[in-house]
Amino acid sequence: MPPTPPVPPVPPTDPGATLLRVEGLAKAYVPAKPVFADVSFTMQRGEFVCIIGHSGCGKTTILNVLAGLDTATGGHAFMDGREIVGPSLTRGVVFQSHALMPWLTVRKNIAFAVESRWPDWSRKQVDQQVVRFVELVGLGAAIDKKPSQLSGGMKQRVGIARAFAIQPRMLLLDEPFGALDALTRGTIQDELMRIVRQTQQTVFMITHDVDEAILLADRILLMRNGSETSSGYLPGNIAESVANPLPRERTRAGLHHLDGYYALRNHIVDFLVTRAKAT
Ligand SMILES: Nc1ncnc2c1ncn2[C@@H]1O[C@H](COP(=O)(O)OP(=O)(O)OP(=O)(O)O)[C@@H](O)[C@H]1O
Repeated sequence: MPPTPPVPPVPPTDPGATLLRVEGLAKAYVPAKPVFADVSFTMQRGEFVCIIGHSGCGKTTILNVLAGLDTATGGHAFMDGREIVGPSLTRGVVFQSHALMPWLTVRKNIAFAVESRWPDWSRKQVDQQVVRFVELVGLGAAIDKKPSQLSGGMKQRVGIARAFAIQPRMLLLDEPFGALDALTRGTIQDELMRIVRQTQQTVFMITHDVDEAILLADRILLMRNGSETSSGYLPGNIAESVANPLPRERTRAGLHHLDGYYALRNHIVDFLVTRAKAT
């Protein structure tokens, strides 16, 4: 793959300041019992947070509320102190399926998003931005191809390039690598990590893959499903927020050699096996 050009950080950067505040979020599909309740957490600017939990606990619902694509039945989510009430180009979303427009080339798919974000930009400015991010994900040679001419991994890279190209204040990733084979997945994880570090991007990501969370996240939210208990029904919730103690400059290949890796991995797996879900 050709060397990738550096990318400027997401402006304005104030690492450490609170970017996202989620307070008492709840979701119920009446008459069913609430999926989750009292979900509260914050995210700092530049932080990479993964949420992990079994199917059905409500991860996608939370992400959709943060994206402004769904509404909660209780609680609030604020970004930069303003309540999230609908979609915004300050939040970029990547889903498991790439959601590209099949009749447009890679260049035009991404240009469409860039033009929406900066309507005053000249065609040249838009194209420069598109090229920069397409090259960043290693797809320079495929820029004028249509999605049908690309592999699944390449399409997912286009989705990632498009999300980064609008330089959102926050990136929301819903299992972006879920449909990829292990090899492609590993390569794109490494790429994502490199781009996130370069751009100081704030990321909220759903994954089912414990090693992926340990590789990418600064913090991992462990979410448990709603369940019947001896004292009645308990809606789903975030059971724990686990800080990743491993050095930030880590690689997939070296992960399992790092002190603390197995302890962290065992803690998360133990949560998923014994505490995340009523059996
Ligand atoms: N429109 C709907 N009507 C009723 N129930 C719904 C609706 N949408 C989602 N649900 C329920 O809400 C719960 C949470 O769904 P959600 O997709 O957020 O879970 P998830 O943790 O992301 O699951 P997965 O890991 O399988 O994607 C599920 O039990 C689902 O059946």
